[in-house]
Amino acid sequence: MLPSLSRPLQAAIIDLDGTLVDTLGDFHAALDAMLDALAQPRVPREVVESFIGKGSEHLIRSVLAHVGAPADLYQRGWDRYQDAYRGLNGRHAEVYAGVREGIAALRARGMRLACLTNKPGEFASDLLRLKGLAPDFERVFGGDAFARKKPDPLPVLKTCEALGTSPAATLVIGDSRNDAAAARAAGCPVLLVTYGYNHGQPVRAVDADGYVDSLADVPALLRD
Ligand SMILES: O=C(O)COP(=O)(O)O
Ligand SMILES: [Mg+2]
Repeated sequence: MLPSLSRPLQAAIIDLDGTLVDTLGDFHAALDAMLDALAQPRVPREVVESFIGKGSEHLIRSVLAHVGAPADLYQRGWDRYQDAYRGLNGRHAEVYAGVREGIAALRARGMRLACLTNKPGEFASDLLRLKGLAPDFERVFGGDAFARKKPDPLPVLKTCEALGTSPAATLVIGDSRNDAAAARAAGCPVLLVTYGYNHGQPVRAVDADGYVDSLADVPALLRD
């Protein structure tokens, strides 16, 4: 057990992209459709991966800047991207190994679960439903649910409020420095998975209370 996780935890706030579901294929396919529609060159998977985690606006702006597209293409790009994503959500995405076991074990401990993502809420709820994960989460909040997104602590604090748990008793589990920074600033303990997207940087270099290779490894780190 890690010292920072020694308190009894009542809830967990879990990130979606890169933590529960590997959605890189969905992002890449929707961006390909957008770039084709804008007559811009496509970008490689690793470039897309490095931009995931800060919401759709950031992703689209970063990709358009990467290919050197004029800034006034943004609105058309946004519309095309949203249409494409809505049509393919979940098709090129897979639940990571260990996720279903980890979630079942946390629920068996009586922990309440919320999903908090920077992805638009509509896409997040649809994806969880398509992958059979929706019934596990009491609340689902997307990047458009609150005035600010992670790494700001606001969405984490609001999610704690919705669950009715204090930040100190609410574990955040994510895959990137955005999750860790938001959790730290909110006063929540935080674990990071080692398999997700962290802007092309090693996740173990991010300040967190621990790192897990699988969500199935989380319960062993918590106090009985
Ligand atoms: O950037 C996104 O849209 C998804 O980010 P997430 O890791 O918060 O789910
Ligand atoms: Mg993530």
